[in-house]
Amino acid sequence: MKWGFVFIRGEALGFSPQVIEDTFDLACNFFRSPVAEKNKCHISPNNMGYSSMRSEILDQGNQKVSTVLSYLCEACSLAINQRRAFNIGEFMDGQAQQPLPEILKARESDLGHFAGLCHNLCIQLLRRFALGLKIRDEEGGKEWFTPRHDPSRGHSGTILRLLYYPALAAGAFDYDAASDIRAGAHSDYGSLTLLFQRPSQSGLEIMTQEELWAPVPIFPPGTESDPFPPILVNVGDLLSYWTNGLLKSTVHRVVFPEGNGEDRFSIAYFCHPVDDVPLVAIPSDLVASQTTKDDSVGANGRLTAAGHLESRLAATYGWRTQADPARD
Ligand SMILES: O=C(O)CCC(=O)C(=O)O
Ligand SMILES: [Fe+2]
Repeated sequence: MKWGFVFIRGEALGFSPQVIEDTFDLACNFFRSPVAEKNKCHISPNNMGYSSMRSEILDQGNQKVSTVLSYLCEACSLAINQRRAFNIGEFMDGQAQQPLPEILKARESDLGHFAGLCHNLCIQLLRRFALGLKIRDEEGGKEWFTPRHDPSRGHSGTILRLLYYPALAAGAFDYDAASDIRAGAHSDYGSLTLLFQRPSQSGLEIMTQEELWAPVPIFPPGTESDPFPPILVNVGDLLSYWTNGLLKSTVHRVVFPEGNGEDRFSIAYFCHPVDDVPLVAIPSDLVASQTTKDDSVGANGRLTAAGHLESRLAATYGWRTQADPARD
């Protein structure tokens, strides 16, 4: 797999245009609510809650692709992450396991339903990856990933994230295309990420093997008349570790599209394994024959999914977890 990103049409998987539309409307209403309301549920070390503008730093040299990022950090050390987010952890029996602001609380079961659709899609995708990787049947075959992502087996770092990137207010500050970006360069931490985007709100870019930024289309060729943009599936770091780098977790970022004064809303579902799952290379000859510089984590199995996530979150939020009442 060259890019670590694939598109998938959501309609056959239970994602109707109405479900997508409703979830984006809800996110929009939430982000438009007063700062004080949003900050009532400010992000906490468990990675759940509201993360305001600039409370996360995505490119603090915390990425596993260190050669790429040490170069990127040069350019991005002053980068501002112009985004706000609300992170919702796993649902149990349709209920979120965290305080929710009123607007979201009123639609808790809809959000739970949406998260359930996302989880099912991830499991279906992981089964296909397992088949493609030819995981040995006696080790679980196509179901190898399934129990490792089964919420009934324990807590995981899985997050449904509502995202909002405000448009640049003309003349509000000195905009510099090199340093002012919406979300800094990073790779995702978990197994898989699903990303839902709005038809006209572009800005996502991936880093190519030539270390150049390439825009990701919202409607790739052949999907232009679909009722909503296909879901973007993104391989995360864990799937990359698990496969000794055979599957790539690609560095990506979100920029302000040129001449586009629009807000951007997106919804991401970060699928993580159950906390105590050890990170080992998966039992597949394809993986075994893969040599990579990333195998220091994949090979030894001493790190668990939770340990890996904690180290990544500490680098992202470590010194900025307090709500600033004046900051949105
Ligand atoms: O908003 C987007 O399009 C991307 C968000 C993202 O990459 C992330 O939250 O990890
Ligand atoms: Fe991401």
